[in-house]
Amino acid sequence: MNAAAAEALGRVTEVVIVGGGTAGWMTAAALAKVLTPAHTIRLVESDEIGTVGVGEATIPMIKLFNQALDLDENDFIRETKGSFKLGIEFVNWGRLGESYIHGFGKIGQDLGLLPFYQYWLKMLQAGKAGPLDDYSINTLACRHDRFMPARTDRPNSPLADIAYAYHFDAGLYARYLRRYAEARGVRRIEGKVASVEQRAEDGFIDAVVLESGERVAGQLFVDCSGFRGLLIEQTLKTGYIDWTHWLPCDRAVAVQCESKASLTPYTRSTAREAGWQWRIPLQHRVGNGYVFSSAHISEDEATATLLRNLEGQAIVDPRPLRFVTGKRKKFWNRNVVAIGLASGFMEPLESTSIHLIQSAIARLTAFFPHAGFDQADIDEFNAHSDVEFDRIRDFLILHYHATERDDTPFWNHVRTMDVPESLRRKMDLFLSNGRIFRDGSELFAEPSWMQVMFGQRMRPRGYHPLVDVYTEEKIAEYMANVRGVIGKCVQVMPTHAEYIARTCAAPM
Ligand SMILES: Cc1cc2nc3c(=O)[nH]c(=O)nc-3n(C[C@H](O)[C@H](O)[C@H](O)COP(=O)(O)OP(=O)(O)OC[C@H]3O[C@@H](n4cnc5c(N)ncnc54)[C@H](O)[C@@H]3O)c2cc1C
Repeated sequence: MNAAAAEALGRVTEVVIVGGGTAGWMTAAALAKVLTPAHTIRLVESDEIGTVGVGEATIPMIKLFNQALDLDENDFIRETKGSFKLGIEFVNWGRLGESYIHGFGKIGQDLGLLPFYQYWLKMLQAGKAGPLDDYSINTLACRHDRFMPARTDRPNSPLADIAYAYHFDAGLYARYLRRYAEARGVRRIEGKVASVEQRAEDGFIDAVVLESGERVAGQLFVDCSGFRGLLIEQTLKTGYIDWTHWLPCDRAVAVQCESKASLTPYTRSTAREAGWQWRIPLQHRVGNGYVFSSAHISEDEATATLLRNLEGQAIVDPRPLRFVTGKRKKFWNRNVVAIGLASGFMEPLESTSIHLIQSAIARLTAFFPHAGFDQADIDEFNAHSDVEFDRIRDFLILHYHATERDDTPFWNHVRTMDVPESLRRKMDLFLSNGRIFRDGSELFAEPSWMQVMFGQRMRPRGYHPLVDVYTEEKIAEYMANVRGVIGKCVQVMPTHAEYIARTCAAPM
């Protein structure tokens, strides 16, 4: 079918993406893959404005995105000078001097109808359990700097359970996707959007007009213009829900430095006086940043703290960033779908932003409109996006609120603040008998909540009563077996650096 025939059927054939950061190029690449030659996809971006330039740690779902594009993993890691990520280490969060790992994937091996961690809780309360780390292949591998992808040919081994994501250079990632998208027909238009034309009758967007005078018309507009939300906010005045009262960090300062420590297969998040510092190890450098609350520390102090805590020489000047944590009142408004920072922002504590881009793209594909734009489709899209944002928000708040830290005004504030009712319920449930229930399609599953709740020093009073179906001796034997097998598996894994050198080392 040609474009004219599709148009006659009331199809959307002209898509305009505004913005060429991670969100813009991920959207362009994915739409180029799923749409037909009858569709035209154009992407407008301005080199002069540039991109946010951060966003280098991901969660395992990114693999699905890359697979959907048929990207070769080794090529992708080489081209983005990336590394692998098995989880996140949280240092000084529950208490100064302590650390825990939120590893992706499973904890132990479930027994009967109950999750493994329920048996572990019982044994812990009896003083007979080993550290939680020893029962997760991801976490134990992090502790030993080891990495390999899952061995799907060994379905009964913990090696089959290895779950991982990536660290990559954000600029190289966008360039990589740009090459992919342009090779599949996406047209890039360089220039700054100076004005936006709307239909008089309903405010739908007809075209964006560049400073050069070029007019880029379309039927569906994807706003990937970053924090400014050029279409969704500046044009359509959609409105924003501010969550700063629950997540008070509103600034960051980011800097890259030389790699001097080991190439860890995990991101590190170190809690500081008024926020936290990230460390993202890539093959050629380390990404660092201090995410902080401007009500509790000045930008100069935060920058000084960051620079004092780098493992190597800084290779660029520190870059300040400002943000307001929250989400748009509507992610899809009229014929504009906001994706990426234009849709909302939650700090990168659990590396969720790129995932939110990916899931918004999947949702846009699922709800891809007819030219008439059915409101029911738009409402459903917005309802799913809302729930996704809200559940991630709760998980992030948990990290701050469930702490024993009382050493600075910032930590006293977050420890004692009110939290959303949905989170309070989850915390109360865990504190009673260690039960965790995943809310519908929420992103983080039970093992994630378990590791963070326990790592932040929450201790359940009891455990699931059906654990007692097994004798303590039987549970001890079972757990020792799981721990032993995981320990042996980690010993046969190569180090992260060895694995990269062998399969996907980037030319330096
Ligand atoms: C401090 C910090 C750390 C982060 N860390 C992580 C992380 O570890 N993991 C993660 O998943 N996410 C992280 N994120 C989020 C991640 O950076 C973003 O989700 C991602 O980079 C997508 O950004 P974007 O493409 O929406 O916006 P941007 O990168 O800001 O791109 C906006 C684009 O719009 C264009 N544009 C804007 N205005 C105009 C105009 N008038 N005309 C033409 N073009 C225009 C710009 O040129 C640019 O191309 C982090 C964010 C911050 C702030």
